[in-house]
Amino acid sequence: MPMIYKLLPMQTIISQVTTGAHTTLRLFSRQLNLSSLRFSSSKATLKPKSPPTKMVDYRLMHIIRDIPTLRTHRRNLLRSNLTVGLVPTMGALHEGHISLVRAAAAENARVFVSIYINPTQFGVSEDLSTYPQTWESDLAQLRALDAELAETPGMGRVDTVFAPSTKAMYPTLPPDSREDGVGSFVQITPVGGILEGKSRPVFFRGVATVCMKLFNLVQAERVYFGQKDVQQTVVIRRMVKDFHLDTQVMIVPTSREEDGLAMSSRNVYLGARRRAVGVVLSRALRAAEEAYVAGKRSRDEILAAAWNVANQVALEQDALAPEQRALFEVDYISLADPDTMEEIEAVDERKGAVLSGAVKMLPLEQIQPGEVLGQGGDVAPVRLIDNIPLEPR
Ligand SMILES: Nc1ncnc2c1ncn2[C@@H]1O[C@H](COP(=O)(O)OP(=O)(O)OP(=O)(O)O)[C@@H](O)[C@H]1O
Ligand SMILES: CC(C)(CO)[C@@H](O)C(=O)[O-]
Ligand code: BAL
Repeated sequence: MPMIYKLLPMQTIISQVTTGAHTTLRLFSRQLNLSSLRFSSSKATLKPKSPPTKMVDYRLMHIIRDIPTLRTHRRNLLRSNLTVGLVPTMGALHEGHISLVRAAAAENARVFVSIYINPTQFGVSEDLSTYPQTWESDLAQLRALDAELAETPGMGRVDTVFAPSTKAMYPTLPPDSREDGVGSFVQITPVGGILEGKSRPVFFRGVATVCMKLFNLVQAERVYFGQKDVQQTVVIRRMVKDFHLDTQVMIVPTSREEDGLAMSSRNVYLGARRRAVGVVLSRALRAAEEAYVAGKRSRDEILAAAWNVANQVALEQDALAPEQRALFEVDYISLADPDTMEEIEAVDERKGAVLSGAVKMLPLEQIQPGEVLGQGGDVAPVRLIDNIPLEPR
């Protein structure tokens, strides 16, 4: 097996058993509490301190960083007639990502998760250098999910984490994030230039470009994207259609926190104060959805419900003292056609629509002593996006 890294820190390994095509790593532990394990001999075997109550099978997960290895591995799976589902991510995994991997494992024998922070989708003044990275936790979550899948009949495996270098992904020229940057790019217009694309002019060019590369490399039967980034799903669907890519685009519903905030890797930038107010976007969209459910069909009526919530929360925050409030700006609230993301005047019930929005949580004006701050100290603005599909009736 060439250049495939076998995952699992040594201290979690008790015995390695090869069963058919799979290598299985067996771990005996109480409630998966790895801290209760210790080395017991120079052969790196481990014994739990207390009697084992549960046996967990950790299967081998391939960590692949280079393209030739990925291609060889993929060809082997093809020869074995094993279907592959690809979940592209930028890491900093949370429950939303895990729901995509779970969906992929329900429909494919093998799941590939790519973890790659793609520079070309970040504008020159965006947060590429500070984007959250949680490699160990990402692997632990995927490993735990795979152990769970192993116990569910009919589910596929989390087979591969593809974490390439930028040199591997952009082999000819260093990636260029400027709007007039040079390089080989995939551009999907006009959808890539509106809404999110207006505020982030190189974003969808970068997303389409890196996804084209990932799709070409992995040759997955299915690719999985989150509804949370709805415009991204429209761009990817259009790219797959227009370039005749042989894969099926699958969309997984948005995972939310208990209060409705859409889960997002960037939420770690929000300290407690901005986090609490950040729920305004999902509340506003929910109000607009309720107007639709109540029978409203015109743009003005539906969007008025959202703006009422946003304006109300803005007024409440304005009235507070600078050390208590979290101010925000609404970038857009949109009612759009689900296939093009173009604005519509009324919802056609047979087609449905997409309600979406973006708000910018502004830096805190005055930080209180001991206040819980987010990654970066709450000094930079944080862009939040969300959407709700209005289903056809
Ligand atoms: N809350 C969520 N529910 C469902 N899918 C999600 C959710 N958050 C992210 N995803 C999906 O996971 C995939 C990878 O997204 P990404 O790694 O950018 O995470 P993210 O949380 O969207 O990060 P960011 O904060 O940068 O937008 C995308 O298809 C995205 O739509
Ligand atoms: C699809 C993606 C992984 C491409 O970098 C990214 O845009 C994301 O995480 O949504
Ligand atoms: N979740 C999409 C990736 C990005 O916003 O950069």
